[in-house]
Amino acid sequence: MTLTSDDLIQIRRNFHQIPELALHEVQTHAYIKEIVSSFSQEFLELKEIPELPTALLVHVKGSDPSRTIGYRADIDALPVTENNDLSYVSKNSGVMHACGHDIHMTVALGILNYYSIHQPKDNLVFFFQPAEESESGGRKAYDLGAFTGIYHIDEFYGLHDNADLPTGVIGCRIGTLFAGTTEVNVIIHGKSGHAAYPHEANDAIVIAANFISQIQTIISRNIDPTKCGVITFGKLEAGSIRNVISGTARVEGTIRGLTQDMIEFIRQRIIEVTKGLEISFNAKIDVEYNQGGYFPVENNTELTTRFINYMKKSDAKYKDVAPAMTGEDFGYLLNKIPGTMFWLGVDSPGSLHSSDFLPHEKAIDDGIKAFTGFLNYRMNSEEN
Ligand SMILES: CC(=O)N[C@@H](CCC[C@H](N)C(=O)O)C(=O)O
Repeated sequence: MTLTSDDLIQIRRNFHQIPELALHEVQTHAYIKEIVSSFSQEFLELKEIPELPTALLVHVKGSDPSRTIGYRADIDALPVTENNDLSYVSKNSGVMHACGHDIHMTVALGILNYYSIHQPKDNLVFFFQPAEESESGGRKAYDLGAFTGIYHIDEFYGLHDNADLPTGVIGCRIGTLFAGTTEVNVIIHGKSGHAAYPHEANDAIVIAANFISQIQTIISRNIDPTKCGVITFGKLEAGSIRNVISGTARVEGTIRGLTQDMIEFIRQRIIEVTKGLEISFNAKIDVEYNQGGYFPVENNTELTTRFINYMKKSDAKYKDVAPAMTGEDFGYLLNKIPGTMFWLGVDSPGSLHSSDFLPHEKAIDDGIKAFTGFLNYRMNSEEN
């Protein structure tokens, strides 16, 4: 059966209603399987990864393969409360597809649907990946041998939707597309006490406030302004009531750089600034880092040149873009397997990760058309 544009929009809306957090994508995984199972199975083979139970691999057998081409779509959502007035608003309270992974899955299913009917020349592997926002689902799958065993992937592709690009525009660049990231958790140990006797306590909230503002000087004063670095603390937890001085505070954030060296430099400076704060506030501050698989997303020169040249001469709408400070654990996969990541414009009024992120659904058809066009060219052109 061929999925129509209306079918695809309905599928995307169904995904949108059942967003699930990293490694808990149980309903989403079941729905992907249900849809794939409704396709002609002649060329398809489904494979689960028992240690990563919400992942799904779908192999499409090529007619005369000279390579295996991977395509990855991430499937997890974010702990964001949706603020859109939609008939298909998220049904899972406090969880939302605020990064557009519902679009990513639908585009992947559209491409897969096409190749379930039109047998590709090369083998294709579709990877429906859990845990992109955290928990490194891509790295987990790679480390479990998902792409180096029976489905040995030679080149890997994936897209991310882009709120700022016009609907359907493909954006790409050779080299670094996205930053590398490191999650940072900071635990501040002060001393609790009565609000009236600050001199007898050690206020962890005051220390946290100083920590946050001093750490930001790493970006403004320590790094070359022509290079890129970001530190964002998106979560701060401390205190229980207005008249008790909090003895502890916890701050969670993310460090970003376009090179691994920049990330290492920021990590080191955070440790140094923290040591100074420990002395000046007479407090203990623990700093924990977790990079997971969120390496800078490096697009392979040869494959990406071919991808961009195709997009420029096809009837796709194409734009060269600057690197972005978003992160992606596709960076881990591209560190192991050559490939290309690209943007798909969805022209949303709200930014990625916001409660009013609202992609234009027309981008689904545009993304499917652009990428199947590229794959047909990649597999069948004499030039390749
Ligand atoms: C495209 C996108 O928004 N990706 C996420 C990746 C998260 C990386 C990691 N959990 C971190 O926060 O450092 C992003 O926030 O850029």
